[in-house]
Amino acid sequence: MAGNWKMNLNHQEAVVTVQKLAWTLSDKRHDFGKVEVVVVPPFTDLRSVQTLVDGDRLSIRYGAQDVSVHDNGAYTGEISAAMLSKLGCSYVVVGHSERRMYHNESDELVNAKAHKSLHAGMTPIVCVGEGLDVRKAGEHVAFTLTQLDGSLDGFTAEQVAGLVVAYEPVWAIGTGEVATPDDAQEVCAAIRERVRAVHGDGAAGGLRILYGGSVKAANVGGIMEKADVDGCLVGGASLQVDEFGGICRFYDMPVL
Ligand SMILES: O=C(CO)COP(=O)(O)O
Repeated sequence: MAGNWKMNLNHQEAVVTVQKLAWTLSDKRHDFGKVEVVVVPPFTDLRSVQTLVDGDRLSIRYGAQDVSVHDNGAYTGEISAAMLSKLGCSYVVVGHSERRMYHNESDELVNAKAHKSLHAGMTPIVCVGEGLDVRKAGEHVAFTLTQLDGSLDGFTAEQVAGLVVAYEPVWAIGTGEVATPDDAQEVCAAIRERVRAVHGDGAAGGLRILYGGSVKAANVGGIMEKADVDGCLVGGASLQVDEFGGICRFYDMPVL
């Protein structure tokens, strides 16, 4: 379960939020061995989160929201994979729809970022998903698989087995409009089948597929019931510790 904070919470708020989250998940009922909990704060929070997680030995992992395709040099404003890995990041979100939309990120660029992340020892969370027009035209599976193919280009089967793909239909992000569990399953299953066709059973079985888009504690139970949904990438609800704590305990939530 990964919480993408987007451009919210400064480093002081980050520390309070992660402390509260750790406390919320600290009772015996929660098994970090079964549910991996990840926060994805803004870059400016990462050092503080690292210090807290290391100092208190929290079982919470963290990642970054983006990474540069360049290793170093005259790229003002960019952050390299090596810098993120030095900060203890386990994950890097690449190709989020907000970056594809507002920064014109192509599958080729997303693919390069995914390779940089993996090369630096972090797991990319590769985001794919269609907009409303594509969904209305019934092209959502084909569209998403094209993004997937481009974004995963050049990875070996062994590498793909260790990756995370997040299916986030753009029309369901921040809108309160949740894809139904069946909508999520349809595309997540198609993603796994495409990986199986290209890389075989090992890669398809190892790949973790997240659903993202207006996930809340109240609807997570039904989404997580689906065979090809392994977890969620949560935006707005991850800023509220009670909500995100509930999402991380999806096994206790009603299946709607
Ligand atoms: O974009 C998302 C996570 O990356 C989803 O955002 P919301 O959960 O706010 O819809």
